[in-house]
Amino acid sequence: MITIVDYGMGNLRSVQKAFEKVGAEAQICTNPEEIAKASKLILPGVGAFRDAIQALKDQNLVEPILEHANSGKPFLGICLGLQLLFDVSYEDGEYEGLGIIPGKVVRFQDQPGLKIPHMGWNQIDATRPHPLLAGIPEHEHFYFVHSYYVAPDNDDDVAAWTEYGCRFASMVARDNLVACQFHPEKSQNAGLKLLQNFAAF
Ligand SMILES: NC(=O)CC[C@H](N)C(=O)O
Repeated sequence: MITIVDYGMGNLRSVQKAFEKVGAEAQICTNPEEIAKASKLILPGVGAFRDAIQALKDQNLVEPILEHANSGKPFLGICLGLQLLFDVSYEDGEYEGLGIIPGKVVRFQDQPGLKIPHMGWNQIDATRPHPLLAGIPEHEHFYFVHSYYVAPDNDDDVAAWTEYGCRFASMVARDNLVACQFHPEKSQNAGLKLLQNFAAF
């Protein structure tokens, strides 16, 4: 069973429906004990970093999420759920993250002709083969909506890069943990394939 963490800030239903489309069952869950027992966990997220990390703390979800990430069990972060894994975000201030992946979350630099947020389809360039990218063509397009991006301290944690005014990490991976800046649940067949791969991960 795949467990989607519900902390009040995510497009949970679209993630759940996307899994259903690929024949995988996913439950939406707010209960810390349930989340601690999950076999596979999804941390989604849409909105402001500050609100998200506060919501996780208020709902006693930080511990179970850290436990799962450190347990070796499959873990997928999506968009803000990717950013929350890092040490700190500079979105509208400076906010401590979960500190699972060393690095920070920074805003795209303003530059002529660069619309922020980065909103729309863009390509990812994988750094190495990864089970979640199996069966997905090289340089495939996925759907993005974000104004901040993760800057991992270690390039080894980067599973894919994307170009948008700069080269940024669009997917990170370390052992059981994978997280993507783009929205697989909004990325049509490529996104469904990635989710199908996670269901088998
Ligand atoms: N779609 C989002 O919620 C984006 C996450 C974050 N607020 C960002 O702008 O990057």
